[in-house]
Amino acid sequence: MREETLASESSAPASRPGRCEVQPAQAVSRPGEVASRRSPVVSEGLDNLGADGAPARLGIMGGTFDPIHIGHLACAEQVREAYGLDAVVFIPAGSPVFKRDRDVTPADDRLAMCRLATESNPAFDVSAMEIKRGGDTYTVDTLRELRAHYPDNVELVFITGADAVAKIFRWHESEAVAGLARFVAVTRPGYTLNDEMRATFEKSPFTVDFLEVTGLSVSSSDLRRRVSEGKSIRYLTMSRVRDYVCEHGLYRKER
Ligand SMILES: Nc1ncnc2c1ncn2[C@@H]1O[C@H](COP(=O)(O)OP(=O)(O)OP(=O)(O)O)[C@@H](O)[C@H]1O
Ligand SMILES: O=C(O)c1ccc[n+]([C@@H]2O[C@H](COP(=O)([O-])O)[C@@H](O)[C@H]2O)c1
Repeated sequence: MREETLASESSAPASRPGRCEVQPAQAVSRPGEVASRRSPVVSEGLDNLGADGAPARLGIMGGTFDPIHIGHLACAEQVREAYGLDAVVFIPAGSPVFKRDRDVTPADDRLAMCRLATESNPAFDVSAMEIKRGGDTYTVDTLRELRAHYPDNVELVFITGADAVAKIFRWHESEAVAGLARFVAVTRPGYTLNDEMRATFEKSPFTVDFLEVTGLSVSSSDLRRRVSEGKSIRYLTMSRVRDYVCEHGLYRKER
């Protein structure tokens, strides 16, 4: 289910000797293969979803993933289970529009960490489509691309946390977004999903279900802060992501 490696990944920082064990992004293609192979739209593993005409459900986990952590992974898995999703695709935003007020780690690193974090789950995959598109990342463009690619028997289910869903009316072309997917908003410690919000969504063009998931009070900001303070992030993300952060010297300075 792995996608081809972005050309720019080859410029990722070289591994350094030391106590970190490097887990580089995997290069799937061999020299000469790339030119003859069509670039996937979503990912190699998921491009043919629904091609047999059978109903299928694709979960879409969008995020900045700077870095990906257990909160993202557990909520994607619990939505997959609750909604009988055939797969969940993690789509790291190339240039997240609501995070313009801070430096975001290069997309290739965030993509590589998503791949490392998801590789042990056969129902999880990662797409570089938002990174490849370039420019500001808008979900409306991603959902239009997905809708144009997949046949009608593939249902799109966009997964958001309680914090992200609260801002959905401010998303670019939000009315169009509403018509392109069903949304599942998951609970997140410190954020509210209540009846008032439910009523607001019911009066809107959005279809939003609420799902209670295991409360994990973990955030990418907290992981970044912990690394910058020299503290451990063990168990807050997959060990291969922790190794990548260490080996590539990410988050050492607080931003
Ligand atoms: N602990 C969590 N529980 C449930 N949902 C989460 C959790 N962490 C993130 N999410 C959801 O995952 C999606 C992507 O989140 P994002 O990559 O911005 O992570 P973050 O931890 O919120 O990052 P940051 O702390 O940098 O703002 C969003 O929809 C967000 O609401
Ligand atoms: O399309 C938009 O205008 C838009 C604005 C803010 C966030 N989003 C999407 O919402 C998802 C969660 O975003 P974030 O900033 O919490 O990582 C991610 O897929 C973003 O691309 C989308």
